[in-house]
Amino acid sequence: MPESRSIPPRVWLLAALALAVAVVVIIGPALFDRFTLNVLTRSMIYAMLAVTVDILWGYTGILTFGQAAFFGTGAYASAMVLSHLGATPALLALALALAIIVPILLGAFVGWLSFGHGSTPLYATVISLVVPIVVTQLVFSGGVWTGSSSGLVGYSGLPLGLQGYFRLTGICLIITTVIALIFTRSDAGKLLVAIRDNEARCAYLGLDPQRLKIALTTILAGVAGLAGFLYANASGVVAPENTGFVFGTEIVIWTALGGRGTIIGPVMGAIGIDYLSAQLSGDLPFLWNLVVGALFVVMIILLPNGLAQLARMVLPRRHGEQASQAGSPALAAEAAGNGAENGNRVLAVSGLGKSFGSLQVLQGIDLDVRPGELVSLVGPNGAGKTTLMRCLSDGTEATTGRVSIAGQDISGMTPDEIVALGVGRKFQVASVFDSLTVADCLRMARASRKTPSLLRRSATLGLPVAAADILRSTGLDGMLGRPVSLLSHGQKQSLELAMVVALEPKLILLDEPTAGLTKVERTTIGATLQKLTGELGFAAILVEHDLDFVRDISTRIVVLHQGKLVLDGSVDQVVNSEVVRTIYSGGAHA
Ligand SMILES: Nc1ncnc2c1ncn2[C@@H]1O[C@H](COP(=O)(O)OP(=O)(O)OP(=O)(O)O)[C@@H](O)[C@H]1O
Repeated sequence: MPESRSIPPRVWLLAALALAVAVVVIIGPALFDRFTLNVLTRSMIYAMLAVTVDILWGYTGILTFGQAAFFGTGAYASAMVLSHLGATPALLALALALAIIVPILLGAFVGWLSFGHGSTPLYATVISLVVPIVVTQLVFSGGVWTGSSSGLVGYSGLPLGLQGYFRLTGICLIITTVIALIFTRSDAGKLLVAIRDNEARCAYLGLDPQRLKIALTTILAGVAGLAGFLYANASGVVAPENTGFVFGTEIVIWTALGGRGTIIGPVMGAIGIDYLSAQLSGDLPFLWNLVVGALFVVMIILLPNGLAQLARMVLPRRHGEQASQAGSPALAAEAAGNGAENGNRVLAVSGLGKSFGSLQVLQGIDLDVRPGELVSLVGPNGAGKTTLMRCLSDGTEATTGRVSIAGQDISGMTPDEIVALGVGRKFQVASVFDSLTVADCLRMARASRKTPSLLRRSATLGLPVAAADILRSTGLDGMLGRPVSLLSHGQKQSLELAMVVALEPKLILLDEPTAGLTKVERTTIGATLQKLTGELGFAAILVEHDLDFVRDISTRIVVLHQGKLVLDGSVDQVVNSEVVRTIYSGGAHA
């Protein structure tokens, strides 16, 4: 049931700030001279761009210099319509539509180029540097259409006048900022932070980070295009510099100095620095660059997290337990399927092989797992256990052979597609989201089943009973609002297990889930695994070095040695086997 919550002081302060800005936007034209109005109009347009960079870089971890290209494309699309066709109401509407649509199309292409082929973050950043260069070159070679190096000037735009542009820009900035604040604080907004923290974990929760990043790049290109439309109209001139990577770098600097990952910080950074630069360039024409440069250095030394750090010192903040309690959602049980249908094989592996170049790491692996079985995979270091787990959870890993999950061949499938078939994987080192709370991590695990809200934070956390049980037995149910960075190693391991179970998998892959845990924590995890398999019908494969632990909880044990499956039998058969004794005493076995 949703609980009633009082509105935190920070929200009141932000609302008061938004109101104050709205008042300034309305009465500003009566207060400021022409120069100030002109500069502030431009600064507010730049602030809209800084918001887009903050969402991409500050929240999602995509360092981009490419927003200038989308801004310039929007500005040029508008200016070309207004210059060459005219400024009737219909053509103004066309200019606005093209200013948004052309950058969106370009953004979708750039997003696909940057993220569509399993690219690295560095690759995406390099593309974001190249795109503004390409767009600038296109502008230079556009002849009379783009005005080449002179740009376009002297066209008519929206009939608003200086004051009207100031107000329109102010309203657009407030709307952009409020939407960005609502989105980044919503359940869906936490997905961005999850991608920034741990993209691999997102994929293994059944999410598609590549597609999300392409969508984000596309939408934010449209916002940058809208800012370009405002700029082309308000300034009455567009030039190649508006599309270049130098401008793209400036937006990144404003975002960094304002405080990335805060939205308000980059808005303040862009307005403050652009306005200050305009003032200084008038009063100190030869010195202003030096003064601004020195200011940057001082700020970076004193306030490495930007201007927003100052605000954090002033605004009341909740700490530790207080934050834990205030941000805690109520736990709600959701009906979920348990494991798989009895009797059917959840996993069927035949002739599986994996090699890295000439190194054959796995060969001829045959293995079946049925619902309710807890199969332990043991073997000395380097035997190939983790490699086998990778081949079961990523269809692009195996070199030869066939792996089927619930009857479906997984070859060529990506981890998120395999999660949808019913596989949950727990990694050797706890793979969670350090910047999120416990509840947010668990919400990410449910995000592939239940689309998170774009507008609000849920007051409840719906989880399958099995996942909620893990939280209760490990005490995590009392820490739902706690940041994951404050959890102990054992608590992170338990949280990751709860996240995997929240996926409602048929098969759970666990790579040394008890590594580094205390005896009590190991006992708790062992009991949890036995309950999940024995009572609830999940199938599980457990990689484990502790043979006593394995003996206590397994239904079957499989032994890997030098990439081959040398034994597959009951606990007694394996524990009393001569082969196992030989392997663990260091004896060779081919
Ligand atoms: N990306 C890789 N490139 C080359 N060789 C690799 C790669 N990954 C693993 N190997 C090699 O494959 C072999 C099996 O490694 P794997 O990590 O699967 O063993 P393991 O049984 O899980 O060992 P441990 O118990 O120490 O975790 C090792 O010889 C390892 O060096």
